[in-house]
Amino acid sequence: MVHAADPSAADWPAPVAEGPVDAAVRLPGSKSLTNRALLLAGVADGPSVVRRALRSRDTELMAAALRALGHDVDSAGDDWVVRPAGAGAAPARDAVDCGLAGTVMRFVPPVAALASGRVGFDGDPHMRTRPIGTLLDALRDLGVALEGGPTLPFVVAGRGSVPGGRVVLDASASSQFVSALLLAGATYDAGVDVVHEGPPVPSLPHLEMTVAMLREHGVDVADPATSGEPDRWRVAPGPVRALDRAIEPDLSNAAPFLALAAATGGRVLVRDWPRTTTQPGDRLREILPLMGAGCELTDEGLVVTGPDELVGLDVDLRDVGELTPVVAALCALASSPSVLRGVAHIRGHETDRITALATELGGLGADVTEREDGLELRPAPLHGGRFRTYADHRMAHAAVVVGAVVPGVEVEDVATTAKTFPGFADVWSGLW
Ligand SMILES: O=C(O)C1=C[C@@H](OP(=O)(O)O)[C@@H](O)[C@H](O)C1
Ligand SMILES: C=C(OP(=O)(O)O)C(=O)O
Repeated sequence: MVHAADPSAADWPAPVAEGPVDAAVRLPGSKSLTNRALLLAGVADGPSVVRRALRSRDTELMAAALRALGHDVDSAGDDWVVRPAGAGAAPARDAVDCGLAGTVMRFVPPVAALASGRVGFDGDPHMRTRPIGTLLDALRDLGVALEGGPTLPFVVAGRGSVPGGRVVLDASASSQFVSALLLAGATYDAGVDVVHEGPPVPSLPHLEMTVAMLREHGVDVADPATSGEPDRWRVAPGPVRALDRAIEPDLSNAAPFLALAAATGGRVLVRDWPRTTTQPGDRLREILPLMGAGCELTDEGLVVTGPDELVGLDVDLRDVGELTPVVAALCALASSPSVLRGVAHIRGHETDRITALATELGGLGADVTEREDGLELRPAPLHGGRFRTYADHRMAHAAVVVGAVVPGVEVEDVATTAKTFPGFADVWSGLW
């Protein structure tokens, strides 16, 4: 069973660090890598293995979605095995629960169109507000029959195959619109030729992740880096080779742990940090030093050491929007002003993260102003209080970072972190 977090659970007092924290942590696998790996395994030409898969609400929802499409997913151990049903298989059930997982709501419908039968999609109440209409229009343009929209719920009427071809869309609200089309593209009759027109696409590392993983499956992809054509991605039709792959630790979920070192002037090691990766969390190695922290990639992992004085920063986070909550928490603790810009799209994340951060950090005394595309923060004395999380795992991460140095922060529904990291609160409170 896949459960939403329990909204009636008691608030959680964030553990306070009396001094610099010295800790080491090994993190669960990446949500973004796991859900791409599972989806690609579902359209592959044979059984695939996903080693060290993340087991969390979002990935269990992806596994359940694949089962709903008729694929066999054995997720009993750490290494998950996916046996695809083959093109044109009839869906085993007619409903996919997207929960609050953008990767499920965006990545699964293009693949559901390959089934022979109707597949319904719905999710948590807030999921009915997250953007998807642009992707549904693009799928219609590619020859997919759809009912409903422009938000959840909707139905994909699978016909066993999809014509595919060229499509123009505005993906400024979410990179996942493009990733979704590319991940399914090789299975469409004519492949896909996806052109973005509009304000910049956010989260570009996630698109690089999509392209890299497709190539690992033997798929022929032309992207802006190889073709020199900005905002255009082409996927040739052809087989998606089955693969045995291992999942890297989730570097975005490393953010609160590394921020703990920065906030307390301590030292935190995140083990097994990959030397090369497409994960946006790797950019923490650039962002944290801008705030005065030391960052060293060692054979053991990434070591962050906190500065004597945490300073503010002026930074464009468009590529790494999911890091905004934790970066904002650090900015609220900094001794000089900060501007976080380029993240208008995170208003469409698990919650409107710009308003949520302004409200909740402000509630703890932070001097914070909302911008249309981000936040401005100025130094101010913080105090304890209740920090609402709005079913957003990364709001909980922001809360515990502030709570580590400001006594009396009560985190609402810390269990919401199970979206990408079950047991987060236990790991966090065991650090010091
Ligand atoms: O493709 C992915 O795995 C993701 C892409 C990003 O979405 P947006 O482009 O909507 O920000 C990111 O924020 C999300 O957490 C995961
Ligand atoms: C935006 C996020 O998730 P999703 O995959 O649901 O879009 C996130 O994890 O920060």
